[in-house]
Amino acid sequence: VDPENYGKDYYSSSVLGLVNLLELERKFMEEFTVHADVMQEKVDNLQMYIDYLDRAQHESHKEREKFVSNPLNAYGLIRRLQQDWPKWQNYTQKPLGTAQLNAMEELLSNAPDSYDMTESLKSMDRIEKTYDLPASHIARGLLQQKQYDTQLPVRDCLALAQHKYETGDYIRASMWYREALRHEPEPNAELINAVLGDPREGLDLQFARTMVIRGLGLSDQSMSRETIHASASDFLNKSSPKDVEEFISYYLAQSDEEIAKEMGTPQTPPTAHDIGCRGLFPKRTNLVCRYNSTTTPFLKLAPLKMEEVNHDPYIVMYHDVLSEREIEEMKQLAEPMVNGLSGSDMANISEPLEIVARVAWLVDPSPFRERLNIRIGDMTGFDVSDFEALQLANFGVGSYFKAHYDYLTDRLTEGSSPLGDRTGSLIIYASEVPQGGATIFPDIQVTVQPQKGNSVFWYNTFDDSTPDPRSLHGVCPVIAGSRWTVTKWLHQWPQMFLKPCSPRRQLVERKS
Ligand SMILES: O=C(O)CCC(=O)C(=O)O
Ligand SMILES: [Fe+2]
Repeated sequence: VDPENYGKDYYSSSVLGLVNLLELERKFMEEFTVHADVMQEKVDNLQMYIDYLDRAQHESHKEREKFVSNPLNAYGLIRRLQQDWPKWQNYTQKPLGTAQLNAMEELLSNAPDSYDMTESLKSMDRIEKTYDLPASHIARGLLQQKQYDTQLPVRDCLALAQHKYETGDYIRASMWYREALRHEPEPNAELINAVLGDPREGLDLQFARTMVIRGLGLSDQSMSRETIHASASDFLNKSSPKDVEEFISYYLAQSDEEIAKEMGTPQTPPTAHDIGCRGLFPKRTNLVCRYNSTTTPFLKLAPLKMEEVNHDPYIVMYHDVLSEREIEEMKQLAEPMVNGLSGSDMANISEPLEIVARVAWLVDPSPFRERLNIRIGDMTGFDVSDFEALQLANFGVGSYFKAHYDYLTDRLTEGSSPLGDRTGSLIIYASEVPQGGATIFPDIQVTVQPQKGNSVFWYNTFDDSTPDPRSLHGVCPVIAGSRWTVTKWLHQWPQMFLKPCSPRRQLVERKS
């Protein structure tokens, strides 16, 4: 993202934004419908007048001569053309539905811009690749094991195909061109195409081209993009239309697996991140659940349900720490939300930051915030009285958070973080995320799936307060759901006496 865009409102980064966009489309369609009604009324009026006049056809010259020989007809003809028709002509020309036209223009000035469009394409791409979903499944509404009753229309498939083609992902581009080709023409295609263009125009050739490029690129990885494209053009130009047609039907009929077997697959195996997001990390067996009644005296009365997630580094999950009512209360306090940037606190700030969510800081004191801070103290044993603000985040579908560290040590200078490093991090999940959206620790093979009202807490530093790189973590792309979280960073200095620095523990447990 161009840093100058960091302050702009985007729809794609949060479900909240998408809800606003749905409202925008609803309003637009309302104006569009009124406009269509107004035009319809006019057409009806014109038709009514035509029917009322009921002009005879006068097929032959002779009939016409006879007609105007009647003085009443002659008079009427002249009068109509001099007095009435100019008025009808005027009526026909009168601008119509301008109020709606203006309203539509105004609404469209708030439509998603090309950045939002690209982000949305990238989000789809992220879901597709991270979870290894075939285009044919996505196009039919099958995401992982879940069948939605939504399908992607031909133009949606086509835009995905073009995006992948432009970004050089010819394998996935060919899958999406194929999906577009498999669609039946839209009902009333001719009318719609007159406005939107024909999605099938040149589509089969583009599919053939992509397949050729895919074949060439996979078989000879040393060829440059330009050479591959030139060879593909050459190949297609030399082939007869009939051969190209056969080439297309051959690959249209084959399955993804058959094509992959014939052409080979790319050399990019899934990353640890992808594997974790797919839920394929080895299952843990040596972990327990218990009630925590010791972190603070309060917990003696109201113990917290605690579930170990990992021993070293220590990661723990607390159950039922935020109620439904509190979640609603919290959302009320969350206005206005601003763009949440990826890795805004990372040591490595050389890459441009991505907009990944909408966030709000609860900076004003409220009974809710006080209650939650006390609970956070109970869960973590940390003193949070020096830093009471809470951060709320809402992720959009396809949104993610690149793997990063929460500790600041590399950049920590006097003043940049007066409370010291972020020793621990606590995420409270304020929504279910039906698919995707796990918090993931790729290096230690831990995946935590959000559960509404639960929280996860971990340390970012060793006991001696130096950074623990095993705390690397991120958020898997949300496939479906509105992912709400509360984030609390637990800083070092206020804990000076609660969690004194101690020598670092040995790291032997980890490998076992
Ligand atoms: O939302 C999450 O699960 C993690 C967010 C996170 O890592 C962060 O905000 O630093
Ligand atoms: Fe983080």
